[in-house]
Amino acid sequence: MYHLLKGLHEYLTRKEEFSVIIIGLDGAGKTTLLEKIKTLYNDVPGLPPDKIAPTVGQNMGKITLPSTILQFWDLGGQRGIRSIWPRYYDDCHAVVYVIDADDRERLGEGWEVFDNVLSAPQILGVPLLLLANKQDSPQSLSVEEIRNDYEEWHQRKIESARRRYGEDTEEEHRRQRIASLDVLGVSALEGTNVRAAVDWLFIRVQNSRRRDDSS
Ligand SMILES: Nc1nc2c(ncn2[C@@H]2O[C@H](COP(=O)(O)OP(=O)(O)OP(=O)(O)O)[C@@H](O)[C@H]2O)c(=O)[nH]1
Ligand SMILES: [Mg+2]
Repeated sequence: MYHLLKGLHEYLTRKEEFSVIIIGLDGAGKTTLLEKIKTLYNDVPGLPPDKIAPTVGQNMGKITLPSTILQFWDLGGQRGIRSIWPRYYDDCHAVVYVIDADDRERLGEGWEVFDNVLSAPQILGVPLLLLANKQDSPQSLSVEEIRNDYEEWHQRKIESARRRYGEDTEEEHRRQRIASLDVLGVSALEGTNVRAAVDWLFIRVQNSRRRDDSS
């Protein structure tokens, strides 16, 4: 009887685990975000921003939510390290792409890399959240401006491909994905909207098509 009840209790209180990858250019604020998430959700706080160095490889952090564990993989964003990202695509349940909304000079580079991520077949059906980070900075672009900037960049890219190849190379699923893209403004440094981002992930991984694969 004890074992039966223990088994029942374990079954009722078991937690599903989901993996979330955090990617984006170097300096976008991915590790600052991960450490802030740890501070907000765990008993042991994450590293303070002044102790965070550029990531060479990966950092991992776990948080426990009702009936769910979210496991975050913060991957290094330097050019030479980006090639490791696809190794995480097959097993992730959600993707967070962090853009530095304060760094206008690197927005184009950020979109080029983002575009590659969007076209990776392994994560086509996986929830993807675009975070416009560094909203605490007065020069930072707003969510609206970030969205427009990406759409304009994307439009230019399509037009240049059309001129070059004489056809519309855009695939329908990408078009849909971009049209329904969720963008959230955050400050990883101050924690603004970080809980809203985690809530978004929590809800979306529950409905993710990979849910069944992982259980
Ligand atoms: N103002 C401001 N600065 C931020 C914010 N988030 C991160 N930073 C700063 O941006 C710099 C880079 O932050 P990291 O978290 O190391 O960036 P990263 O994306 O992990 O970079 P890599 O590990 O090289 O890929 C640091 O100086 C952070 O303090 C933010 O929300 N606001
Ligand atoms: Mg980092």
